[in-house]
Amino acid sequence: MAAFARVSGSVGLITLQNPPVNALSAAVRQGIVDSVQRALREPEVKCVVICGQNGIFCGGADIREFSGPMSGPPLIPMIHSIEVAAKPVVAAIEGSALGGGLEIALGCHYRIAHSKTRLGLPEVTLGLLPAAGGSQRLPRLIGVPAALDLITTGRHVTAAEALQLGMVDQVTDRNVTDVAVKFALSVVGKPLDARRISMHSCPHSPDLDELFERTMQHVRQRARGAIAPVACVQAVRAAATLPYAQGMEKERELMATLFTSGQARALQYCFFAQRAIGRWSMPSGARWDTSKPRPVHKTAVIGLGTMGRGIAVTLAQAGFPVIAVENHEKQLMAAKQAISGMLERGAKRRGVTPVLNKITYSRDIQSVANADLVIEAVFEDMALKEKVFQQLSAICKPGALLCTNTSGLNIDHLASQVRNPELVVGMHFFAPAHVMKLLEVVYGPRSSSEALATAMAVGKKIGKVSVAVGNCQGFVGNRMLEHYVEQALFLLEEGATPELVDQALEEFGFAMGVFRMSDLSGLDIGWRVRKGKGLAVPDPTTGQTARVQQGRRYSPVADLICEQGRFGQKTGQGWYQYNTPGSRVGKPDPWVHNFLKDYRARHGLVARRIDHQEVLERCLYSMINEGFRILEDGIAAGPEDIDVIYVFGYSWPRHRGGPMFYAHMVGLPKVLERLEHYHQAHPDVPSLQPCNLLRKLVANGSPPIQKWKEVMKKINSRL
Ligand SMILES: CC(C)(COP(=O)(O)OP(=O)(O)OC[C@H]1O[C@@H](n2cnc3c(N)ncnc32)[C@H](O)[C@@H]1OP(=O)(O)O)[C@@H](O)C(=O)NCCC(=O)NCCSC(=O)C[C@@H](O)CCCCCCCCCCCCC(=O)O
Repeated sequence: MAAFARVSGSVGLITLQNPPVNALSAAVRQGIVDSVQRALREPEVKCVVICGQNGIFCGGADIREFSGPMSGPPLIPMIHSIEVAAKPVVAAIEGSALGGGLEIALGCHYRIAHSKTRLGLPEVTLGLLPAAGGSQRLPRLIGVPAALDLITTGRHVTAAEALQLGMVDQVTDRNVTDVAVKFALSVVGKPLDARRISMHSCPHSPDLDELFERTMQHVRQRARGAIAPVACVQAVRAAATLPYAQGMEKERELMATLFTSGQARALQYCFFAQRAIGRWSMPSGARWDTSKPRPVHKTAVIGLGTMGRGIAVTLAQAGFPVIAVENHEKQLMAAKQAISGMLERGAKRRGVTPVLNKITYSRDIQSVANADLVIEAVFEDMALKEKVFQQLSAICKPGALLCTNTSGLNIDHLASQVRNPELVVGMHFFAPAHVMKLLEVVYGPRSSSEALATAMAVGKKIGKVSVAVGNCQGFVGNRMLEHYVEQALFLLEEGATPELVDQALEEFGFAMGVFRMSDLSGLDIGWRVRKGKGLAVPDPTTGQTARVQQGRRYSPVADLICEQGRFGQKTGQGWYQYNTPGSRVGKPDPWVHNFLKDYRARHGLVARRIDHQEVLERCLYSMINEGFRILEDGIAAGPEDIDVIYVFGYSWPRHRGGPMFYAHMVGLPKVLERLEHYHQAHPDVPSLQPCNLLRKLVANGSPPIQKWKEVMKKINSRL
């Protein structure tokens, strides 16, 4: 899977061939080893060019091989044999040169890149480090500060930046292999030692100790418990302080720890899960590869509150013309100003021209008549949304896709308001909509596969990680979140403090614990939803909100906090206290502690000691249990869909793979046993009762997560 040919008389051309990204599988590595040997053996060959077929140099090591026993020639000696070759070797790079792909290029004596190429060492994002010499060669080539940045973040650089950093020798707009062949011929006979990166020492950087200390501190803060970024700093430090051979030994040692870690498995699972969600299917059997999206040229957004503004910005930035509708003049003017500001700031950050002219503003809903896709983003109120959908049904051109941005309202009910219910889907954006990557695309029982395909295609075009999910209250993300929050509130009743719960969750890896997060998003939002469900309503006889509602335990603690006007950061008080309204730094609040004490006393609750393990098990396992129910109900097609939603929408730590992957790592029997234990202790909490699918998976021998779908199918076909 690497072809050898002699071109231009004396150039040995080695082409990597492993579609789609020329990953370095055992067969490709064997092909390279054989081709390099042949090129060095044949006297007619005076120089060598390495390139990739189909417009891509190489996407790196074959990640799928990491989950099994490794076979075939190892990368390190293979790259070494290229570097020590007595004939000049030139890498002709186009498309991408990532991970092991870039490491091969670093072993070559020269690198020529096409101007559209992207280069990088993204191993850290897979829980690894560049362990085929990349952590040792890159700092020697471009210096420690730049190498630390690239290796610890895994970010890709453009060819222009690579040239500026000294990663490549030349950038071209022409056919890169032709340019490399000519170049290789021009360097035949020139001395090669200076081109062998492993023979260099790192360029001098002042204050190296301080740089490593600062970077390590920064990386630890950002990593939220991930180990690979820390190992990457240690590997680069070895490059800066040790001779190459010892640095390589350190690289190997660090990789040995990372390679078999649960974090690497989780991150590699996330890599494939993110791609798997694009291959959606519906219960009807309709699929991504058999459903054609409709063309979308013109879009519209109705309602320019916070969400509508973010959605309009996202659409415009992706190149869609947008008609932005808001019926109040003052709101419209405010929205126009805010949107222009967002577009200008975004353009400045990306170094492009702001696309202000992509958006036209109107107070008249009739102006959306020609749009191919309309996203309604009015206030989360069913009556209001119904009215908008009835209007849209009368105004929009035939075939226009009607989408609602809702975090949980019934899509099917909205579909029943229009002439063509098959054209209605939900598009659940996450705030801020122009920043957050996740999009839940919600199909109802009447949504057509064409409508879903169109919404998914638009989601992709606007750069969102789009997950197709079925219609139910809260869809996937919020349906699971409800159980997580519920447990956190119960824990407060039983003796925990907000900071104890948050600390356990933050040590687990969440960016913010549940209470800190609620303070940020505003406690009044959930309060309004609970009131809408008839929950947060005091009993007229006692004046108190009952602790058992609709036959199950209910905690009114959050409602009582809201009744005090404590809505979180925006009011300066919530679960924490803030110096001023709007401030982001919350401190533990003695008022909350006293309030909880009084509350417990009033309800005859005796506070007990609660440890981090209980916080994690109750908050996470109840949520995971709901995830299994979601799979059972066919709302999500597979565990990957749930995990991607949690990683991209709810700050679930990526190095833990997502809630369902976490359950798989913990072990399904253990999750089942702990849920049974907690349900026994809290029989009035249905979310702690293990669901059937979990029980059945355990009864089927707890298969690995990749096999859950098979078991789910088997179970369903037996029903
Ligand atoms: C390349 C991309 C940018 C292309 O993006 P695009 O959008 O065009 O396409 P997709 O992303 O949709 O991908 C298409 C398709 O291809 C699959 N795929 C992509 N990359 C890979 C890959 N590297 N391997 C396998 N498969 C890949 C992808 O899954 C899609 O297929 P699907 O069916 O899922 O739809 C983009 O794809 C991309 O960014 N790719 C990943 C790039 C990357 O992260 N590369 C780094 C890989 S890791 C690496 O290279 C490690 C090296 O440093 C080598 C280290 C040496 C390891 C040696 C092992 C030592 C073991 C140590 C044990 C010690 C024990 C002891 O000593 O005791």
